[in-house]
Amino acid sequence: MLDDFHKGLEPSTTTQDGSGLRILIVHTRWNSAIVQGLVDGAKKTMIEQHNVKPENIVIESVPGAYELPFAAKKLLEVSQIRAAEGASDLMGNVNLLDGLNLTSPTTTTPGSAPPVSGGAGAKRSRQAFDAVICIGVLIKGSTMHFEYICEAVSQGIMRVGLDSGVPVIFGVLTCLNEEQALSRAGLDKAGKGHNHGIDWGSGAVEMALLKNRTL
Ligand SMILES: Nc1c(NC[C@H](O)[C@H](O)[C@H](O)CO)[nH]c(=O)[nH]c1=O
Ligand SMILES: CC(=O)[C@@H](O)COP(=O)(O)O
Repeated sequence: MLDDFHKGLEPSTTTQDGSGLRILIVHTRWNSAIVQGLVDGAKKTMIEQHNVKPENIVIESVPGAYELPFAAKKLLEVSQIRAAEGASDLMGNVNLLDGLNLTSPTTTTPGSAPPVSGGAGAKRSRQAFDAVICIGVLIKGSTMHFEYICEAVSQGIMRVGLDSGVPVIFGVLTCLNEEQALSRAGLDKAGKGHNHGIDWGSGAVEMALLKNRTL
């Protein structure tokens, strides 16, 4: 074993300034207590380590992990249409989405902190999302359900990213039991686990900056 071996994500050597970014987190309501820990870890890291503005982190929920790719794709597309609409407004043109009801109430897991943005009366940003983080927890049961969902979700999330050109972070734990999931959300009793949401927050900022980079 190497003396300096470090399992996990090595931090980037360059500063990753997320102050100009807008990030979408889509999370599941399956295994919600564990998921909430991961969402909190991602959000805190983006705000505290990368200066992402709290109002530029939008959080939406879906039932289960299987729904994550669809929601990521749909919400990403809506944000891109809104951005185009904003640009159109600036040029004095007619809104592309006038008359269409494309807004949805921002949802949270019961017992979680209030949403950071998008609440009633909040002014909706028209910046398209620079990255998406899909967060969920799959725990193996006694049927083949786990295997099918794991395969579909990982392929689906990758497809949304490659098709859209916007990075989509695979924040889905695929665990053989609950202990594995708790540990990877930093919620294990021994306190030895690592909250992977922290890495996903940093990863989203790094990949969003890479997407926006002009070479
Ligand atoms: N077993 C888990 C699921 N299953 C539900 C599916 O993701 C999906 O919502 C359903 O099949 C309807 O399309 N979801 C998780 O997020 N975690 C699990 O452990
Ligand atoms: C289809 C289901 O949600 C469920 O019956 C799967 O069962 P298991 O998690 O034990 O494989």
